[in-house]
Amino acid sequence: MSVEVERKFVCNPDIQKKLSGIGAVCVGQCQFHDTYYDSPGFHLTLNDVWLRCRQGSWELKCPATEKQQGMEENQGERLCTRYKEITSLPQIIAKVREVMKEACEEQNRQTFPPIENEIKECNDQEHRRETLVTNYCDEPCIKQGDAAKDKVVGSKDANRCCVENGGDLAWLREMNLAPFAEFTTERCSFLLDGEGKEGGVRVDLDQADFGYCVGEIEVLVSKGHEVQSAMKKIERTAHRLGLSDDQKVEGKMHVYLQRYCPEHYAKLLSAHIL
Ligand SMILES: Cc1ncc(C[n+]2csc(CCOP(=O)(O)OP(=O)(O)OP(=O)(O)O)c2C)c(N)n1
Repeated sequence: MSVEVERKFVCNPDIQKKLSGIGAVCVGQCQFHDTYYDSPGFHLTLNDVWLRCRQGSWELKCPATEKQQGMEENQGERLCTRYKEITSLPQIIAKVREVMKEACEEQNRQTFPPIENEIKECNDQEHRRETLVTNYCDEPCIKQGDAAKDKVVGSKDANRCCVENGGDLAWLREMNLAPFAEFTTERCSFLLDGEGKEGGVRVDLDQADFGYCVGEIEVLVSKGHEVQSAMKKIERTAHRLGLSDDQKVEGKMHVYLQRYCPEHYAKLLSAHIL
């Protein structure tokens, strides 16, 4: 499992010239389609966990361990995000199951009184039965509004990537996971500081099909203690590229949700996920 340390930046028109000026090598262009999944109650994304299918392969991003106590971050470090990337399907399913279970248990604690009281107070037999047996509680415990259904985009394509992959969709159904966002990205990638995948600085220039462009400086590391040096490399690269902006730059998902899924977006904003 690797940790992706990343800083996003606004792509200005002369960024390609600047990249070649600092010796970055273009290593190719590609196009990929991402479909992101969540439950109708947004249990994954409200925990900052991002499940996607990219070109038929499952990927999960979840926050890397938080910064150590007493370690103050400088401005450059605050602009970097750190996410663990999981690409093994059994590990993805295990992690998603864990997050969903915890989130649903928490939600049930908040929505319902303790079970003993519930049994005494609730006269609705069906509701009581469902409350007691439910693990992944979106459907029985929370009434779904039509808005949630509207957000399940591209239902015709809902499980396309899994089908293409010859995969078993039972785990998605079991946890009531469905697509909430999908878009295609054209990506132009550059490498700095060596050819190796790990530890080297990579710059991606992304253009999403809904009309948003963003750049990313990223370093992949395999161990927690390498995160600090990855952030330093990113800061140095940003400086060499003349990126003076000290504001966090919005990613593709941020802009997508803001435009197309305002209810989901508002929930993530108020939970300080975006
Ligand atoms: C600046 C910032 N970025 C991402 C997040 C959280 N988040 C939202 S969507 C999301 C998943 C998409 O991550 P991102 O790196 O933005 O997408 P992409 O560049 O296509 O993936 P890559 O090819 O690099 O693996 C995350 C982690 C955040 N809170 N703030």
